Amino acid sequence: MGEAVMSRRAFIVGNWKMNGLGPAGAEIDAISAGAPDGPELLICAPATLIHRLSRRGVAIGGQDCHPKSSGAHTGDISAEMLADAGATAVIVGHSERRADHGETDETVAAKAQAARRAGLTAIICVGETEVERDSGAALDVVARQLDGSVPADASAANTVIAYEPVWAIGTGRTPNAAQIGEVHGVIRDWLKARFGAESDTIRILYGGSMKPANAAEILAIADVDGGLIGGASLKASDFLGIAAQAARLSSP
Ligand SMILES: O=C[C@H](O)COP(=O)(O)O
Repeated sequence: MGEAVMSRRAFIVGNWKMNGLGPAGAEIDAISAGAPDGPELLICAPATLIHRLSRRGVAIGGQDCHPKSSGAHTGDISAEMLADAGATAVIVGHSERRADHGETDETVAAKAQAARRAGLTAIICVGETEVERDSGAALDVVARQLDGSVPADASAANTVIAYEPVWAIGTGRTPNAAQIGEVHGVIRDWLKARFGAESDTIRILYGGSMKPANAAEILAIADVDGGLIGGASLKASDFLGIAAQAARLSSP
C-alpha cells in the first residue's frame, strides 16, 4: 500500500462489547500511558465500567443507549446517563444490536438523536452481511442504512460513521483494500450530499478484524479515518499497536 497521509484526525475506537470487569482499569491505564501523539483514542466500555474508567486519561464511550432520556424502560440506559457517568460518545446501530435486539434503522436514528441531545458523539454503524456482499448488494445496503440511521437533524460535529461488514466481525476475515475503499467512498459521497462542506470533518471508521498486523494497510485506504476495533481492543498492547500505525500515517 502507499504511504497516504490521513486527511482527518485519526479516530481509533475500541469496543469492548460484553467484556471487562474491575481489573480492566489496568488496560485503560496502560493505554493512557502508551497513547501516541496524533490519533484520538476512545474505549467503548460496558456500561458498568464507564464511571470507573472515565477520568483516567482515555476517553470512554458507551455501546448503546435508549432513545428516551428517562422513564419506565427496565434495564435500559439513556444517553444522558452515559454522559453523567463520564462517557463522551456512544456506538449506535452495531450489527450485534441490530441482530440480537431487532434494532431497525429508525431505532438507530432515534438513538443517534438521543446521543446528540446528551452532548455525545454518535458512532453510527452500517455494514452488509455476507449474503448481501455475495449478491452484489453491499453498496445499496450501506446507502439504505445511512438513509435510515443518520437522523435528519444530525450535526456533522457529533457524527461518526463506522463501516463494519458483518462477515468480517470477529472472523479474522477482512474485505480487500478495493472493497473497503469502494464502500468508504460511497459513504463519503453520501455524507457530502447530506452535510455539504461540513462533511469533510466527519470521520468514517472501518471495523471488522482490524489488528496491529493489518492496521497500516487498512488505515492507508482513502476515506478510512480510523478503526472500530473489537477483539484487538481488549489488550492494551494490541490497541496501542493499531494506534501507533494511525500515528505513523498521520504524520506528514
Ligand atoms: O465494534 C467492533 C467490531 O464489531 C469489530 O470487532 P472485531 O475487531 O472483533 O472483528
